[in-house]
Amino acid sequence: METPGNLFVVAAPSGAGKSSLVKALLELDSHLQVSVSHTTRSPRGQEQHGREYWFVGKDEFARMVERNEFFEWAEVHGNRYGTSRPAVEARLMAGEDVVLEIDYQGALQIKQLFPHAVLIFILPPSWGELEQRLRRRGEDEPEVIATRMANARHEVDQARHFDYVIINALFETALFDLKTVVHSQRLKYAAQRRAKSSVFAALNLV
Ligand SMILES: Nc1nc2c(ncn2[C@@H]2O[C@H](COP(=O)(O)OP(=O)(O)O)[C@@H](O)[C@H]2O)c(=O)[nH]1
Ligand SMILES: Nc1ncnc2c1ncn2[C@@H]1O[C@H](COP(=O)(O)OP(=O)(O)O)[C@@H](O)[C@H]1O
Repeated sequence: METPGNLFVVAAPSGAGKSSLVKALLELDSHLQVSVSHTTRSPRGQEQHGREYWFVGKDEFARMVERNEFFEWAEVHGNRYGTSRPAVEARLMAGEDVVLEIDYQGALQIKQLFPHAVLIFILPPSWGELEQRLRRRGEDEPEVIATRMANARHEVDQARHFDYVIINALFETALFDLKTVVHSQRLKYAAQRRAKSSVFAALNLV
C-alpha cells in the first residue's frame, strides 16, 4: 500500500533500548507519531493504559483479531501484541510519519503490507550488557528476564531481514543514527515524489 506518510518500524531484543530511543526521537521530531499497540501483557509499574499500550484481556484481543482490526499481531514472550489498523492507516494517509515499536514477526508482516516501510533493528553492544539493562530497568521478574534473554538469540538472528541495524552502545550515538535514518528516508521519499511530478520536467532536468 502506497501512502503519503513514511512508516518506520523499530524492533530489538527486549532490553536493547528500543523504547528509550524511540521516546527520545519523538521528543526531537514533532512530525513523527508512535502507534500505541494493544497487548494482553499486564502493565508494568509506571505504564498507563493508552500511553505505552492499550492493555486488554485475552478475549478482547481475540475478538479484535476476528474482526480483522490489526495490521499485524504476534505472540511475543508468551503475550499477544498487535498494531491497530485504523489509527495507523488514517495518519499515514494524512501524510504523517508513523513509527511502530514492534517485534521482528510484526515487522516482517508490515513489510509485506507496506513495501516502502523502513525496518530498523536495534542491537545491544553485547549479551552481557543486554542482561544488565534488563536487570537495571528493574521492571521484570528474574524468570521473565530469563525468557527474554533466551528469545533474544533468535530475535537477533532476524536482523539480517532489516534495512538498517543500529548498535545501541552509547545512547546519543544510537539516537543520532536513528535520526539520520529517518531524515534520509524523508529526503528519499520526497525526491521520488518530486520525480513523479511535473517539477523536473518544467525545469528541463528530466
Ligand atoms: N508484533 C508486535 N510486537 C509488538 C507490538 N507491540 C510491542 N511489541 C513487541 O513485543 C515485545 C515485548 O514488548 P514489551 O512487553 O513492552 O517488553 P520490552 O520489549 O522488554 O520493553 C517487544 O519486542 C515489542 O517490540 C505490536 O503491536 N506488534
Ligand atoms: N545506550 C544505553 N546505555 C545504557 N543503558 C541504556 C541504553 N539505552 C537504554 N538503556 C537502558 O536500558 C534499559 C532497557 O531499555 P528499554 O528502552 O526499556 O529497552 P527495550 O524497549 O528495547 O526493551 C532501560 O533501563 C534504559 O534506560
